[in-house]
Amino acid sequence: MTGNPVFCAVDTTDLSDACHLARALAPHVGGLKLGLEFWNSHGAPGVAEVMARAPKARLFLDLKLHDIPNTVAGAIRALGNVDFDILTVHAGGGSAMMRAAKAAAPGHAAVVGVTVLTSLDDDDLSAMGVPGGSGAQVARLAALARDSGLDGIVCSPREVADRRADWAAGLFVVPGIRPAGSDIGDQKRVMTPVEARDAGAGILVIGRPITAAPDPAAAAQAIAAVLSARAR
Ligand SMILES: O=C(O)c1cc(=O)[nH]c(=O)n1[C@@H]1O[C@H](COP(=O)(O)O)[C@@H](O)[C@H]1O
Repeated sequence: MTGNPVFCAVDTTDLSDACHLARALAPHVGGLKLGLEFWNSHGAPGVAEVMARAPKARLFLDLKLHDIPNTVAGAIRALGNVDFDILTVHAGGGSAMMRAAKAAAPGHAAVVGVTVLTSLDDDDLSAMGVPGGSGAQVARLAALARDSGLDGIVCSPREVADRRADWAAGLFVVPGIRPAGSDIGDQKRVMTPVEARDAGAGILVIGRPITAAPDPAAAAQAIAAVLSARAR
Protein backbone atom coordinates (compact mmCIF):
# COMPACT_ATOMS: atom_id res chain seq x y z
CA MET A 1 0.00 0.00 0.00
CA THR A 2 1.29 3.47 -0.82
CA GLY A 3 0.94 6.83 0.93
CA ASN A 4 1.00 7.54 4.65
CA PRO A 5 1.53 4.16 6.35
CA VAL A 6 -0.03 5.20 9.67
CA PHE A 7 -3.44 3.78 10.54
CA CYS A 8 -4.82 5.16 13.79
CA ALA A 9 -6.53 2.62 16.05
CA VAL A 10 -9.72 4.38 17.13
CA ASP A 11 -10.41 2.26 20.19
CA THR A 12 -13.44 3.78 21.89
CA THR A 13 -17.08 2.98 22.58
CA ASP A 14 -18.03 6.63 22.10
CA LEU A 15 -19.38 7.33 18.60
CA SER A 16 -19.05 11.06 18.89
CA ASP A 17 -15.40 10.80 20.03
CA ALA A 18 -14.68 8.44 17.13
CA CYS A 19 -16.26 10.85 14.63
CA HIS A 20 -14.29 13.80 16.02
CA LEU A 21 -11.06 11.81 15.88
CA ALA A 22 -11.74 10.70 12.31
CA ARG A 23 -12.30 14.25 11.13
CA ALA A 24 -9.27 15.64 12.99
CA LEU A 25 -6.90 12.85 11.97
CA ALA A 26 -7.96 12.49 8.33
CA PRO A 27 -5.26 14.81 6.91
CA HIS A 28 -2.48 13.14 8.91
CA VAL A 29 -3.07 9.37 8.57
CA GLY A 30 -3.43 6.88 5.74
CA GLY A 31 -6.30 5.05 7.37
CA LEU A 32 -8.35 4.31 10.45
CA LYS A 33 -8.61 1.04 12.33
CA LEU A 34 -11.92 0.20 13.96
CA GLY A 35 -11.82 -2.87 16.16
CA LEU A 36 -13.88 -4.90 18.56
CA GLU A 37 -14.43 -2.15 21.13
CA PHE A 38 -16.03 0.11 18.54
CA TRP A 39 -17.67 -2.64 16.47
CA ASN A 40 -19.39 -4.24 19.46
CA SER A 41 -20.77 -0.82 20.41
CA HIS A 42 -21.89 0.54 17.05
CA GLY A 43 -21.56 -2.09 14.31
CA ALA A 44 -21.84 -1.29 10.62
CA PRO A 45 -23.88 1.94 10.99
CA GLY A 46 -21.23 3.36 13.34
CA VAL A 47 -18.44 2.42 10.95
CA ALA A 48 -20.23 4.26 8.15
CA GLU A 49 -20.68 7.36 10.33
CA VAL A 50 -17.01 7.47 11.28
CA MET A 51 -15.70 6.86 7.78
CA ALA A 52 -17.97 9.60 6.39
CA ARG A 53 -15.79 12.01 8.43
CA ALA A 54 -12.63 10.80 6.69
CA PRO A 55 -13.71 9.95 3.13
CA LYS A 56 -10.18 9.46 1.79
CA ALA A 57 -8.98 7.29 4.68
CA ARG A 58 -8.75 3.55 4.21
CA LEU A 59 -10.66 1.31 6.63
CA PHE A 60 -8.96 -1.46 8.58
CA LEU A 61 -11.74 -3.51 10.18
CA ASP A 62 -10.01 -5.40 12.97
CA LEU A 63 -12.42 -8.15 13.96
CA LYS A 64 -9.72 -10.80 14.62
CA LEU A 65 -12.02 -13.61 13.52
CA HIS A 66 -11.12 -17.04 14.90
CA ASP A 67 -13.59 -19.90 14.54
CA ILE A 68 -14.31 -22.90 12.33
CA PRO A 69 -14.04 -22.18 8.58
CA ASN A 70 -17.79 -22.18 7.91
CA THR A 71 -18.49 -19.72 10.73
CA VAL A 72 -15.69 -17.35 9.77
CA ALA A 73 -16.76 -17.35 6.11
CA GLY A 74 -20.37 -16.67 7.14
CA ALA A 75 -19.29 -13.85 9.47
CA ILE A 76 -17.36 -12.20 6.64
CA ARG A 77 -20.24 -12.53 4.17
CA ALA A 78 -22.51 -11.02 6.85
CA LEU A 79 -20.43 -7.83 6.75
CA GLY A 80 -22.45 -7.11 3.60
CA ASN A 81 -21.71 -3.66 2.31
CA VAL A 82 -19.18 -2.59 4.97
CA ASP A 83 -16.47 -1.28 2.66
CA PHE A 84 -13.28 -2.38 4.39
CA ASP A 85 -9.79 -2.38 2.89
CA ILE A 86 -8.15 -4.68 5.45
CA LEU A 87 -9.68 -7.37 7.67
CA THR A 88 -8.03 -9.51 10.37
CA VAL A 89 -8.44 -13.18 11.17
CA HIS A 90 -6.28 -15.13 13.64
CA ALA A 91 -3.69 -17.20 11.78
CA GLY A 92 -4.02 -19.71 14.64
CA GLY A 93 -7.43 -20.64 13.18
CA GLY A 94 -5.52 -22.76 10.69
CA SER A 95 -5.15 -23.11 6.97
CA ALA A 96 -8.72 -24.12 6.06
CA MET A 97 -10.10 -21.22 8.09
CA MET A 98 -7.78 -18.72 6.40
CA ARG A 99 -8.65 -20.07 2.93
CA ALA A 100 -12.36 -19.79 3.73
CA ALA A 101 -11.89 -16.23 5.00
CA LYS A 102 -10.07 -15.13 1.88
CA ALA A 103 -12.67 -16.73 -0.37
CA ALA A 104 -15.52 -15.00 1.50
CA ALA A 105 -13.96 -11.52 1.49
CA PRO A 106 -14.46 -9.04 -1.37
CA GLY A 107 -11.66 -9.32 -3.92
CA HIS A 108 -10.28 -5.82 -3.36
CA ALA A 109 -9.88 -6.28 0.40
CA ALA A 110 -6.71 -7.56 2.07
CA VAL A 111 -7.22 -10.34 4.59
CA VAL A 112 -4.33 -10.56 7.03
CA GLY A 113 -3.54 -13.15 9.70
CA VAL A 114 -2.75 -12.09 13.26
CA THR A 115 0.30 -14.13 14.32
CA VAL A 116 1.51 -13.48 17.88
CA LEU A 117 -0.17 -10.57 19.66
CA THR A 118 2.23 -7.74 20.44
CA SER A 119 1.11 -7.89 24.07
CA LEU A 120 2.81 -11.30 24.45
CA ASP A 121 6.47 -12.09 25.11
CA ASP A 122 8.40 -15.34 25.09
CA ASP A 123 7.41 -16.13 28.70
CA ASP A 124 3.72 -15.79 27.81
CA LEU A 125 4.17 -18.14 24.84
CA SER A 126 6.06 -20.62 26.99
CA ALA A 127 3.18 -20.57 29.52
CA MET A 128 0.85 -21.52 26.65
CA GLY A 129 3.13 -24.39 25.61
CA VAL A 130 4.39 -22.67 22.46
CA PRO A 131 8.05 -23.52 21.88
CA GLY A 132 10.84 -21.35 20.51
CA GLY A 133 9.65 -17.84 21.38
CA SER A 134 7.80 -15.20 19.40
CA GLY A 135 10.18 -15.10 16.42
CA ALA A 136 9.75 -18.82 15.73
CA GLN A 137 5.98 -18.77 16.24
CA VAL A 138 5.52 -15.74 13.97
CA ALA A 139 7.64 -17.53 11.32
CA ARG A 140 5.43 -20.65 11.49
CA LEU A 141 2.16 -18.72 11.32
CA ALA A 142 3.41 -16.33 8.61
CA ALA A 143 4.33 -19.28 6.36
CA LEU A 144 0.92 -20.84 7.02
CA ALA A 145 -0.87 -17.57 6.22
CA ARG A 146 1.12 -17.09 3.00
CA ASP A 147 0.53 -20.69 1.89
CA SER A 148 -3.19 -20.36 2.69
CA GLY A 149 -3.62 -17.44 0.30
CA LEU A 150 -3.82 -14.54 2.73
CA ASP A 151 -2.49 -11.12 1.73
CA GLY A 152 -0.23 -10.63 4.72
CA ILE A 153 0.14 -10.83 8.46
CA VAL A 154 -0.06 -8.78 11.64
CA CYS A 155 3.14 -9.06 13.67
CA SER A 156 5.31 -6.91 15.91
CA PRO A 157 8.01 -4.68 14.44
CA ARG A 158 10.64 -7.06 15.77
CA GLU A 159 9.69 -9.85 13.36
CA VAL A 160 9.03 -7.83 10.21
CA ALA A 161 12.48 -7.83 8.60
CA ASP A 162 12.91 -11.61 8.79
CA ARG A 163 9.40 -12.36 7.61
CA ARG A 164 9.56 -9.92 4.71
CA ALA A 165 12.63 -11.77 3.49
CA ASP A 166 10.39 -14.85 2.98
CA TRP A 167 7.38 -12.97 1.60
CA ALA A 168 8.34 -9.93 -0.45
CA ALA A 169 4.78 -9.32 -1.69
CA GLY A 170 3.16 -9.72 1.73
CA LEU A 171 1.34 -6.89 3.49
CA PHE A 172 2.94 -6.42 6.91
CA VAL A 173 0.55 -4.76 9.33
CA VAL A 174 2.46 -3.75 12.43
CA PRO A 175 1.11 -2.62 15.81
CA GLY A 176 3.32 -2.29 18.89
CA ILE A 177 4.48 1.12 17.69
CA ARG A 178 5.66 3.64 20.23
CA PRO A 179 7.27 6.99 19.42
CA ALA A 180 10.43 7.43 21.51
CA GLY A 181 9.60 8.19 25.14
CA SER A 182 5.90 7.28 24.97
CA ASP A 183 4.15 4.95 27.38
CA ILE A 184 4.29 1.27 26.39
CA GLY A 185 1.10 0.31 28.28
CA ASP A 186 0.16 -3.35 27.72
CA GLN A 187 2.40 -3.79 24.67
CA LYS A 188 5.54 -5.92 25.04
CA ARG A 189 7.19 -6.11 21.59
CA VAL A 190 7.57 -2.50 20.42
CA MET A 191 9.66 -0.22 18.23
CA THR A 192 9.44 3.40 17.07
CA PRO A 193 7.55 4.34 13.88
CA VAL A 194 10.78 4.93 11.90
CA GLU A 195 12.34 1.66 13.10
CA ALA A 196 9.21 -0.29 12.19
CA ARG A 197 8.86 1.34 8.78
CA ASP A 198 12.55 0.77 8.03
CA ALA A 199 12.24 -2.88 9.07
CA GLY A 200 9.62 -3.32 6.34
CA ALA A 201 6.24 -2.58 7.89
CA GLY A 202 3.62 -1.66 5.29
CA ILE A 203 1.05 -0.38 7.78
CA LEU A 204 1.91 1.14 11.16
CA VAL A 205 -1.00 0.68 13.58
CA ILE A 206 -0.86 3.37 16.25
CA GLY A 207 -3.53 3.94 18.85
CA ARG A 208 -2.98 5.53 22.24
CA PRO A 209 0.15 7.54 21.35
CA ILE A 210 -2.23 9.47 19.07
CA THR A 211 -5.69 9.13 20.63
CA ALA A 212 -4.58 9.75 24.24
CA ALA A 213 -2.42 12.74 23.32
CA PRO A 214 -3.68 16.16 24.40
CA ASP A 215 -3.94 17.07 20.70
CA PRO A 216 -4.38 13.87 18.64
CA ALA A 217 -4.11 15.65 15.28
CA ALA A 218 -0.81 17.25 16.33
CA ALA A 219 0.48 13.87 17.53
CA ALA A 220 -0.42 12.22 14.21
CA GLN A 221 1.08 15.11 12.28
CA ALA A 222 4.32 14.83 14.28
CA ILE A 223 4.58 11.09 13.53
CA ALA A 224 3.95 11.69 9.81
CA ALA A 225 6.59 14.44 9.82
CA VAL A 226 9.23 12.22 11.44
CA LEU A 227 8.50 9.45 8.93
CA SER A 228 8.84 11.74 5.92
CA ALA A 229 11.90 13.56 7.31
CA ARG A 230 13.65 10.23 7.76
CA ALA A 231 12.44 8.67 4.52
CA ARG A 232 14.07 5.37 3.63
O1 LIG B 1 -4.61 -6.71 15.06
C1 LIG B 1 -4.20 -5.68 15.60
O2 LIG B 1 -4.42 -4.58 15.11
C2 LIG B 1 -3.35 -5.83 16.79
C3 LIG B 1 -2.59 -6.98 16.86
C4 LIG B 1 -1.59 -7.09 17.83
O3 LIG B 1 -0.85 -8.08 17.89
N1 LIG B 1 -1.43 -6.06 18.71
C5 LIG B 1 -2.21 -4.94 18.69
O4 LIG B 1 -1.98 -4.04 19.52
N2 LIG B 1 -3.21 -4.83 17.76
C6 LIG B 1 -4.10 -3.66 17.77
O5 LIG B 1 -3.34 -2.48 17.54
C7 LIG B 1 -3.81 -1.42 18.36
C8 LIG B 1 -2.64 -0.91 19.18
O6 LIG B 1 -3.05 0.15 19.97
P1 LIG B 1 -2.02 0.98 20.86
O7 LIG B 1 -1.31 0.01 21.75
O8 LIG B 1 -2.93 1.91 21.62
O9 LIG B 1 -1.09 1.68 19.92
C9 LIG B 1 -4.98 -1.94 19.19
O10 LIG B 1 -6.17 -1.53 18.56
C10 LIG B 1 -4.84 -3.44 19.10
O11 LIG B 1 -6.10 -4.09 19.05
